Amino acid sequence: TVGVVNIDELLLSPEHPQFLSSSPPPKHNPHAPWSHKPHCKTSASLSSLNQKYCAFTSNTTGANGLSIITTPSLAETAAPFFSEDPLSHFLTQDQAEYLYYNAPPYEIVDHIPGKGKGVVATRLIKKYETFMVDQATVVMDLALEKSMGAPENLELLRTAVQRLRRPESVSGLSGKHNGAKDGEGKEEEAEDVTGGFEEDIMMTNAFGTTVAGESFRGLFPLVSRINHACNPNAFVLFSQAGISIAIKAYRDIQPGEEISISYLLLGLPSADRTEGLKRWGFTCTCALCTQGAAEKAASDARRRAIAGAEPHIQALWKQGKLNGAIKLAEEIVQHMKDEAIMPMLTDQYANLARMFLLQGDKQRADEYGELALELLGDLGFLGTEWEGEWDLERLLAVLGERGEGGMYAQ
Ligand SMILES: C[S@@+](CC[C@H](N)C(=O)[O-])C[C@H]1O[C@@H](n2cnc3c(N)ncnc32)[C@H](O)[C@@H]1O
Repeated sequence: TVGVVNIDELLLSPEHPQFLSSSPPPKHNPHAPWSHKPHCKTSASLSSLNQKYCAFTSNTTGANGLSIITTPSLAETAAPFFSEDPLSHFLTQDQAEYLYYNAPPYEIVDHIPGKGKGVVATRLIKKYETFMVDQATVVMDLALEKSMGAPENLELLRTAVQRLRRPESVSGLSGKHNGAKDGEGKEEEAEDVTGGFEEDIMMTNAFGTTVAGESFRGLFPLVSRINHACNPNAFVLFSQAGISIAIKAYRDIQPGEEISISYLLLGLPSADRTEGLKRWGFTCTCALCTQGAAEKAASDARRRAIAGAEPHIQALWKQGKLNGAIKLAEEIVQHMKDEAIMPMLTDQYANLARMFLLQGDKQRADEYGELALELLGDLGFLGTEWEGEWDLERLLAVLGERGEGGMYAQ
């Protein structure tokens, strides 16, 4: 039976090895909170002359250890996040117990035709369920790339990987992006660290994320096995707590169905998606990309209308033509629903709530305000505990704080 447990105990659940934690850090460690002496390089670039960047590793974070490559001051700011518990950030106690007392609702499969490894559901995953939580192994400051030469970058990245408790959690990942030195079979050569394979792994798998207010690339070993679809059935949420990612379902996912996320911004027309995916060097075969020419043209037209609508709505609004602005916003809502791009709806619902408030139509404003907050809650942007009536300030604050989930670092 499932009793009440401390969420920390769930982190030790043998069913979920990604959270198998964690020997206590050795006492009297002169490098605390890091497990190794930071490995540093100094920038010779004019814009950041003499700035030090180091690989800082905490071997006791998560199942694999976690390295951050950044400046000493940013590492100090980020260090407290390493020991925060990611599960309680994404899940209520009940949800965490449900997920972690049962086998994971997915498995990693070795051969998905044309895609390499992938992740497949092993039971029904319900719409908006948070079904996977993963912690970063390596996060790299984006400023580093501009400040350091390629050899220094690679040296820091390599040290960050080698010092992990489980370096194989990174070296076993796919390095198969467009332009990788040798796509196929590179995984088997991971022991040979002379060819910049870690960089290929970063290019193939890293997510753009924010740590202590700055932009980073992060590697998340479990999430890295999820393949792309332009109409994905799941999406990504980030948290600084434990530098972690949660995967949530956009819709019900059936047992046996492959789990997918979008590597690109949602809502792009097909030509832009093809362009964006060149980075990985595969052709997308998802239902959206393989539909007939007429459906594809209609979908692209809706997506272009969505992408271009905001300035028109704002212009009508500013000219006091609220009826016209509302009509256009409601058309766009319908296009977003037809294209199943749910996260974009939150902004449009908020727009409509504000415009109806301005018009003095409190009832319609309430309808849209509630829709916006309900969807933000379902998508995981309100945390696990938020309840209450909608109000405009709160809604706008949440929209402002919300990060850009689901995108890989460009
Ligand atoms: C983040 S990894 C995903 C997991 C990867 N399949 C593996 O074997 O570890 C990204 C790589 O997976 C492959 N991939 C992802 N989505 C794909 C898709 N829809 N079709 C074909 N290949 C895909 C590409 O090689 C891409 O560079």
